[in-house]
Amino acid sequence: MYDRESVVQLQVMASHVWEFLGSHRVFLFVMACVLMLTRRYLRFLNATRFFPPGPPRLPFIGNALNFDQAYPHQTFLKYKKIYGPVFTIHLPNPIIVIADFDLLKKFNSLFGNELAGRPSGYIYGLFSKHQPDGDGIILCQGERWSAQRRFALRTLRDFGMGKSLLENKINDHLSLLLKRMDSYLENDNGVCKANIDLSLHLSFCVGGIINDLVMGRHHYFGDPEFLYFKKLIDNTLKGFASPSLQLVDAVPLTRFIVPYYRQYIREGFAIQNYFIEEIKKHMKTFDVTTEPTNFIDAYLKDMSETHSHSKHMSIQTLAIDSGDLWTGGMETTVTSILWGVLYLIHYPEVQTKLHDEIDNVLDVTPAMVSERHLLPYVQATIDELLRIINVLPWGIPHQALADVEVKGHTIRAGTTVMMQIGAVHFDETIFPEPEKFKPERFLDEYGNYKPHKKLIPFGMGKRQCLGESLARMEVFLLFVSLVQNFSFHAINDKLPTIERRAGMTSVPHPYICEIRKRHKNLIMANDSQNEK
Ligand code: HEM
Repeated sequence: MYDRESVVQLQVMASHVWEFLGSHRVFLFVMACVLMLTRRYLRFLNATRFFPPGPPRLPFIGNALNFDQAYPHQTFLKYKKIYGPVFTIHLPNPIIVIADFDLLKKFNSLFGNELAGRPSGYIYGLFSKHQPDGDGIILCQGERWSAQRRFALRTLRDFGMGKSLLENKINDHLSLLLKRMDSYLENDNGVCKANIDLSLHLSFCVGGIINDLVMGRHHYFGDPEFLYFKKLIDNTLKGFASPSLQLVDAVPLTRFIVPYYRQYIREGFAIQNYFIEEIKKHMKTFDVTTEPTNFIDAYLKDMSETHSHSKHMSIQTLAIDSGDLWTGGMETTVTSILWGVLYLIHYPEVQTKLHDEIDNVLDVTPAMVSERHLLPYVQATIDELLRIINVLPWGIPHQALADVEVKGHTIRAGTTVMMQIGAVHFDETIFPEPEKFKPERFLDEYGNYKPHKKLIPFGMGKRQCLGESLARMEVFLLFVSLVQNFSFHAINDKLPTIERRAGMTSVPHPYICEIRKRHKNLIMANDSQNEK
């Protein structure tokens, strides 16, 4: 038992401590933060002790300010010269960069599985409920990822990826695009022409193809639902790569002070809900006994039939898979064609050669994928385009799933690894004068198409682009058809800028160009298509 005096003394002491804490609250909070950050920083220094060398970095922001955001390949190549082909950068988390074709090839064959992970940071984890291996296809790893990837590849192949079935689908949407463009043209002194911003037209065409494949849906041109959804995806992609959200990814506490964070989660969840609502509609109407014609129905059918791998398949995962196919397939392809037209405006001699080849070989018949070998200059131009535009300048980061030895350094399991495609495409020992647009580099002395094994726009190894065959078909059919039907010019000889914009995807600045019709009638594979 305590006597009364000691109790009073204790109460007085407690009230002093309470008072002290009250008046020094801010000080204590700051001290706690400093201690926490110091501990984090020391742990971080310890973890990165054995990393390959790299440029000096600033606390919290790492090397973010060192990079040319619109032309990151130039910064990567500069570091490669100083630190060798494998180096470490901090954005602000540490990333080991592999910036050499031979090493990429070697590591992909030796450690394909070990380097096939994806970093699951705080920012993306929000949408996958922070599952340790992520969810969906793009930002997922391990068994869940292989189940999704295998299923998606099989389904797209069943729908005819790389075959004529899909070619017909692409041609349906392409015909709508050509007719729509044609409807804008007016006769001006015998020339049928108009000034057009192609970006929305191409988005509806490519978005139409992917919507068709993923949801079996069609949106008419200008449909506000499509525009709203596209805006959500564009914003989320832009936000994902922004320095402020990268900071939140590295130090999640900063989410309380980053103003854009709230908008990011709101829009990210709106995308997920969009797909979940769509899936619910499919659940009401799909029939297990019929052949599915879109990805969502195929997935639901598989879920209802095979319970064996059902632990990796769920409605939530299907919603993320659908979003991944949409984001993976939309912006990359639209951007490639937009750049293609822009380069033709800047290089009219290339445009003339394309017109000559297409007119000589195809005349007024539409292009077919199976006949692309007849068009060597077209193939060379598309390869050069995919090389120079470097559509994913930062790539999609990988994560080491086990310790791997790289040039005397150990990449520890859990480390982020970047397979730098731009450092290969702009390596002057592989592609001389890499900043110049020269389709001829993909032709031999007789004018035959000469593919280059070091051209890797779709990446390599286990994570190589899942939609490569679809993308190659789309780019070929759209590009040839646009060039066959139209010619593209600067308006009043004022060239639109060819400078790049910073971002996760290398997108051109918006531009309008003059489009002239080349033949009296449109040349298209499927002229029965009409906009609903
Ligand atoms: C010109 C068009 C395209 C280019 C240049 C391109 C390029 C790439 C690249 C570089 C990667 C990352 C590879 C890696 O992580 O190492 C990738 C991944 C991916 N792409 Fe594409 N892509 C294009 C079109 C498409 C299309 C049309 C689809 C839709 C089906 C698609 C779906 C995906 C998916 C789902 C992934 C993630 C694969 C995985 O993580 O396993 N892409 N793409």
